Amino acid sequence: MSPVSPKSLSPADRAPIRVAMLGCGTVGSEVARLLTEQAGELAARAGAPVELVGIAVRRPDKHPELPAELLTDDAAALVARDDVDVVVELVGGIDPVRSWLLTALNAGKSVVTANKALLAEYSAELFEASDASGADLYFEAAVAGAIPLLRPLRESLAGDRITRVMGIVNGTTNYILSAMDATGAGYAETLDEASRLGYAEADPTADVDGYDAASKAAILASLAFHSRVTAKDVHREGIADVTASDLAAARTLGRTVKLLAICERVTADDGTESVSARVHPVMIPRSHQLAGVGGAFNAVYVEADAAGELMFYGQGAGGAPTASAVLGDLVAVARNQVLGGRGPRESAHAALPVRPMGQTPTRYHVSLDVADRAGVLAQVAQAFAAHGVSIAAVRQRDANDTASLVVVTHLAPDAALQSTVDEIAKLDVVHDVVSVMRVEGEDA
Ligand SMILES: NC(=O)C1=CN([C@@H]2O[C@H](COP(=O)(O)OP(=O)(O)OC[C@H]3O[C@@H](n4cnc5c(N)ncnc54)[C@H](O)[C@@H]3O)[C@@H](O)[C@H]2O)C=CC1
Ligand SMILES: N[C@@H](CC=O)C(=O)O
Ligand code: NA
Repeated sequence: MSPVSPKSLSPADRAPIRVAMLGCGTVGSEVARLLTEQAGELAARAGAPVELVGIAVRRPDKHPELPAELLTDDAAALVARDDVDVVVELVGGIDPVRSWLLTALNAGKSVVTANKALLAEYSAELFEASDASGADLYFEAAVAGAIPLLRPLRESLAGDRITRVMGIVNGTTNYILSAMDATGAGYAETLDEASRLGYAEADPTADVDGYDAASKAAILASLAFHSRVTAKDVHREGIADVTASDLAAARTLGRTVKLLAICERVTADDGTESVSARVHPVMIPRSHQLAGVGGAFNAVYVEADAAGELMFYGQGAGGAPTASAVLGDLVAVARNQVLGGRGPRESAHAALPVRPMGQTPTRYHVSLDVADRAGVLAQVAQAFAAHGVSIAAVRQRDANDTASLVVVTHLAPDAALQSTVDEIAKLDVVHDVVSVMRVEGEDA
């Protein structure tokens, strides 16, 4: 009998791509469901059957819905098995996941992961292992859930020069801020709802304190600017201090509050380049496209020299949307294995330094309750001038013997703006600093 050329085999007859899945919670359970329900189509698209050969969970006894023979609580042993080609990691956190994924990559097993916390700290190490063995490392689900964003940055825009990536990358905080803005709903009850819907991290402080968004900003900045940016390089502020007063102040100005990740490639006057990455609440005009992004949706702008402005929008959290991105990566890995290709590697050749937040130009909105008497405005204006901060707009409203004063600045180094606010807070004529927030976008 003449040997059968592998190219002449139909996908269903090819040796399966054998997948070990680590974690079967909100995202993993949807991946398992789709792998089963769409097995035929996935095989046709991947070029070979994609077969789940093991699932590691913390408590196998809690998963009567899954085939018992697939379940284990020993993820390390599952990763090491000879009959595993690909590891899909949906556990989250850094340890012990880091060692499992290094073991897999070192053994030439490709990895698909949604773990932004790990990637934001250790992607260099993971990429080194993947390069050494020739295994793939894909992680589309790690940033902005279902939205194809990392593949465009790694591949479609690889020939362009990206200058800015800005957007809403955390569904939980966007869900909370949208509810606070729309209905005045309380912070705690909204967070509970976001957790119930599967948007929040296992420890939701990762969401509300901005750690999750900062991890995503680090990944975005690394890919967009071909440099290594880790979570520690990202200036991070969460939404825990965003109050009803902030939202009310924003509403008065025709604005709303969003938690934004902003990554920029900056060229100084002397031509030297650096990058900045930050996550913090921002007041944006209600006419801004990001203002209309509600619930757990995410939206990200990318600006590139040749492409101009691009916008990516869709579901940034939740089991099924995130599973969509995981499966897309899994098909890519399977195709590479069937056809003998490789996914993109780390691209960090630009090696740009990270500019500290204090030097980053931002604009502030400052809302104050001040004494309603002559000379107060002059004193406040003097504090701004003393720090070299130029004022763009001032509004004053009187009520009995206090006045409410709103100042919006032009761009100034963030450190100068912070010092100005500190000084203003100490002025006798200032009764209360009601709200301080950075602003983006021009009013309509
Ligand atoms: N839930 C979402 O909307 C999104 C989640 N992600 C990421 O996906 C990953 C998974 O998230 P979720 O599914 O929401 O988490 P989850 O908490 O619902 O599920 C975690 C799973 O890991 C298993 N697990 C935990 N420790 C384990 C251990 N030592 N050994 C074996 N299994 C263990 C648990 O049994 C559970 O099945 C995380 O990295 C998360 O950041 C990414 C995008 C969106
Ligand atoms: N907890 C995250 C999940 C997706 O990455 C979020 O709320 O966005
Ligand atoms: Na994505």
